[in-house]
Amino acid sequence: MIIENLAEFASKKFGQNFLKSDYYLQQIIQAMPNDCLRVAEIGPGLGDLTKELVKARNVTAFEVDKRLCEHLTSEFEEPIHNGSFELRCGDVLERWESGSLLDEPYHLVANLPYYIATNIILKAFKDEHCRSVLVMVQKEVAVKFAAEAGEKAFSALSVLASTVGKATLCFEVEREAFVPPPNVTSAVLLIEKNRSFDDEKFEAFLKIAFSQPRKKLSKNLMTAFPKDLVEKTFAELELPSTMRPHEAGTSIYHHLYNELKDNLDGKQQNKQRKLSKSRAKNRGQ
Ligand SMILES: C[S@@+](CC[C@H](N)C(=O)[O-])C[C@H]1O[C@@H](n2cnc3c(N)ncnc32)[C@H](O)[C@@H]1O
Repeated sequence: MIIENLAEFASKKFGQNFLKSDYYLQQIIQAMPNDCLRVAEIGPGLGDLTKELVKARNVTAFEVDKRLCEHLTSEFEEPIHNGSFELRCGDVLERWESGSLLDEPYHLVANLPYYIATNIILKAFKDEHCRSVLVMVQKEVAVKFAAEAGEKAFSALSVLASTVGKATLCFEVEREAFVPPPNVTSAVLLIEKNRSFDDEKFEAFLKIAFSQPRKKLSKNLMTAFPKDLVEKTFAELELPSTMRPHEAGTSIYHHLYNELKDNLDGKQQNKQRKLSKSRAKNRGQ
């Protein structure tokens, strides 16, 4: 396929910003975990990163854009023929609906489409076959995943990342390294997993805990859980009531969740009870 104008060819809908820098392609290859597991690449695009990956590993790539699938099928004819490269066309998120992305252990390596980058990383945390995630994302997203407790950027994503392993922001990549350039600075993020974790209730709990990041953690939790239970749990865990969400470490979030989770709807029940009481009062009962 001959592309006369890459910037015009790129589809915004599919988050296409092609990495056109040999230097950063090599930096990504060097940051990869040092073993011979298969690599799953999401969004191979024109195949620049894929070319480097197939030199070292067996690769399965997932691409949604039919134009690019055609291009990759002819570009990678030989590795497809000798079995070192497999291309699966379609939406990668749909592939994940039926379980693991691959039926063998793998490392995820990708220059991700930014509109679904966080979603993809969270899917990889849940996937038991995924051993690590090495991805190009918006710098802001990488910072959130890699932040440590106490840092201002420590967020629900940091808690989830440190629950499954260790997240490292490897390096930043300037906009000019891509065609077309994205609106934001990018960064390569590595998450080395030591376990998988799949608990949607915990994710919902973290959303509540970080709902107002600059407010007190206890106040955020009181929007969904009974006040007395939050106060009692803070006292038992010897946590200061003034603690802000970014100041509590990952293990504190797991402790708080274990104490509070069965009351996730307790606050709603309280509201319901108060409402019934005031209605009864109004009726003069
Ligand atoms: C940021 S580009 C990266 C392209 C190439 N890997 C590179 O580094 O130049 C993102 C790629 O993800 C693909 N993509 C977007 N949404 C996708 C989805 N839901 N499933 C699979 N691939 C997707 C795009 O078509 C595009 O090829």
